[in-house]
Amino acid sequence: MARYTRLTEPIALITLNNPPVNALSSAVRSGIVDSVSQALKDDQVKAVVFCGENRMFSGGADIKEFSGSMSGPPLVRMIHSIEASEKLMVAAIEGVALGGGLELALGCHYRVANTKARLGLPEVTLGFLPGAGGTQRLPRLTGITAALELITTGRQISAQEALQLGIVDQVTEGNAVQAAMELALSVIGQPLNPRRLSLRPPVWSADVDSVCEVALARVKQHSRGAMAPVACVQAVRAAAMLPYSKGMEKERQLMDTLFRSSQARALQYAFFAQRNAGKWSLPNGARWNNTKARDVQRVGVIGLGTMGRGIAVSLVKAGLSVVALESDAKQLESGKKAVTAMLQRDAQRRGVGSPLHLLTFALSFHQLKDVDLVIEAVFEDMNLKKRVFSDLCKVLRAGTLICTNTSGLNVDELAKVTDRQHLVVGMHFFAPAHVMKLLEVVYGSRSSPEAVAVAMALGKRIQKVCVAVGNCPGFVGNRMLKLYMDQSLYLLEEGATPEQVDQALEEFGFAMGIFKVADLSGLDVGWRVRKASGLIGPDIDPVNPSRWRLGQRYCPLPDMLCQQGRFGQKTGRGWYLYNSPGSKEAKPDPEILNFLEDYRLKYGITPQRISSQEVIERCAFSLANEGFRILEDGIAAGPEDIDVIYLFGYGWPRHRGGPMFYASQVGLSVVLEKMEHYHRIHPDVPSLEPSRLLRRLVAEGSPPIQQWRNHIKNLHSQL
Ligand SMILES: CC/C=C/CC(=O)SCCNC(=O)CCNC(=O)[C@H](O)C(C)(C)COP(=O)(O)OP(=O)(O)OC[C@H]1O[C@@H](n2cnc3c(N)ncnc32)[C@H](O)[C@@H]1OP(=O)(O)O
Repeated sequence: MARYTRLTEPIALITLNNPPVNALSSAVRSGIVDSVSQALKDDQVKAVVFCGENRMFSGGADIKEFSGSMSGPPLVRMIHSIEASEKLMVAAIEGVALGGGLELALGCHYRVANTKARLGLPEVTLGFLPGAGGTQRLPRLTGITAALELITTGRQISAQEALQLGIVDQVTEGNAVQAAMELALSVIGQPLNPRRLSLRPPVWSADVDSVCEVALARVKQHSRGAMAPVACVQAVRAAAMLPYSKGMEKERQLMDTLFRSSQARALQYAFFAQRNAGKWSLPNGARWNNTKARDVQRVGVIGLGTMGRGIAVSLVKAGLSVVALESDAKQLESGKKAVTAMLQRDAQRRGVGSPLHLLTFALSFHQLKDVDLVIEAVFEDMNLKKRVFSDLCKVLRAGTLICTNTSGLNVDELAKVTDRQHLVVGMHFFAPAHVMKLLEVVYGSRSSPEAVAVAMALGKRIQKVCVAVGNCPGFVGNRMLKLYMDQSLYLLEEGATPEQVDQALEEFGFAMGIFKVADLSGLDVGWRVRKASGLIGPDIDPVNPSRWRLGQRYCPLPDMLCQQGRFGQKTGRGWYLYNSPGSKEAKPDPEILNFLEDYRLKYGITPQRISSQEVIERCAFSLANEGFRILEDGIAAGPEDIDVIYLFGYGWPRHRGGPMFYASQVGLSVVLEKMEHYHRIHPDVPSLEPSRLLRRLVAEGSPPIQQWRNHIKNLHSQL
């Protein structure tokens, strides 16, 4: 797990060997300790170079070990003894040096990095801090401001930036091990004390307090309710005020609190859930590792509205050749301008050449005849999409995949109008498509495993977090969102205000409450969908609209707002008031409060006092309850997929893991009890009825979330 090699020069090489990322597992740490002791015993060895197998230094501590009882040599002590060693220690960094990997390198006396290496302390993203001396050594190298930024964000930096910040001593375009050996030979015999970061005094400066205050305000605003970033600031502050040993005590105290916290568990769960999402499986047994994805080079994008533009930009940025199609010259011209500007801005920002040569604009379907895959991104209208699909089949080659960017339309119904149902897949992008990370890849009942594999691989190539989901109205994300939105609206009817609901959600950790999000997206979007689905029609009284539709409770408030022209930010008025159309700052609107009061009077609703707890329970537990139904229906393969969708597509706070993880943390029996309670009070809301799977899991003793897939499998096999 760590290989010791005695080189011909007076140098020993210690190679961390734990693929794929050379994580510092207990076995690797034992191997390092043994190898260092071997080097120290060998009088001929004057210097030790650390490197990683397969040109990958280390991805840090082994995150899998955190859920069990940690064994093996502690990282802190191991790094301390490396730094304290009387022999020269040099880190040769290739690939990545992250977390404990970088902390190990900071314990070495010198650091050399390859130009392509990336370095960082991402512990904060796992719910804790760089607890192997990272919060005390890094500031002593870079100063407080840079250390605060790196440690509180977990940002990975290039070797060049690390050189500028003083984190590495040398950057090489060649082999870092070779360069580290050369550096070692040139400095052997020089005093080591000045190279031992723990011996440096605190990095105090007169503005420490104000720098830390600014950092604290920033992290509180960015990661609402997350404990780790706040603790990171406190630990770095200690490096400015206290000698190293006292700073380390502070680091350990903070780490002890964070390490076993529910937030750390949630964030570590999210880390693995994100990686597992790529390991898709279909109900027919096809999986990521038994299905081959064929290569895609040339992609057609149909429709250059907001979604089509973002999709085209994502594809081109990933180096794919794109033919972008519009139906008339004017729309083509405005789409072309927008896409070109977005790509040019991005290239300028990243300091790379413009990729515009990869882009062709077209008005005729015939120009799509050579593409390997088409993504249709026209308006969300089934008939329009059907027309596009049948026109496409007249020009495309036989094997070309057709993907539809839809947020909830029936993929099977669309596939039926084609001559290739097995090659039709849904691709639900989130707006803005070039920014948002999530992609729901929707398989229909006829989609072939190969088509799913191609769509998943393409999504990964354009750097999306892809989740394969089954075909049902709204798929996973929007199917759940509907119930979350319904609950928020019912809360308004019952006595809450939009700002009260939003405040409770934001205190829970959402970046934005649901009513602010609705104003941002535009209230008219849902209004159009409700009209198309027959929920609003000529038989509905616009002045006294019924609160009962399709056999259940219905809240007409959003429709009534739309009738007043309140579409959200774009019109300057929605659930909130804005200074002007398009402005972003939401202010409570007294008109809305009066409107809600009149509404309650008109319908004889006695307003209740709604607590933040009720807001969270009704919104979050409704999401989870529908998530259980989705698992029952086989629309998502496991709870992790649902959580990834909510983390990356719907702003669910990462330190709460996702709605399914949250339910597991609160306790399934508590969720069940609460759902039963709310369903009893609101029998006209069938979705509040606890799902079968939730009941079953509680009856089976509320197993941990990692075991739910087995229980779901048993449930399916009994159906
Ligand atoms: C005492 C406590 C001290 C803690 C200090 C720490 O060091 S905490 C850990 C800090 N390190 C990190 O947070 C790094 C996490 N890893 C990554 O950011 C990325 O994996 C990577 C190293 C940049 C590599 O990215 P890439 O996209 O190439 O691959 P994957 O992300 O898909 O990972 C490949 C597989 O490796 C597993 N893995 C990655 N890092 C770790 C790790 N630190 N511990 C355990 N396992 C790790 C990952 O889960 C993938 O596994 P698969 O089974 O192939 O899905």
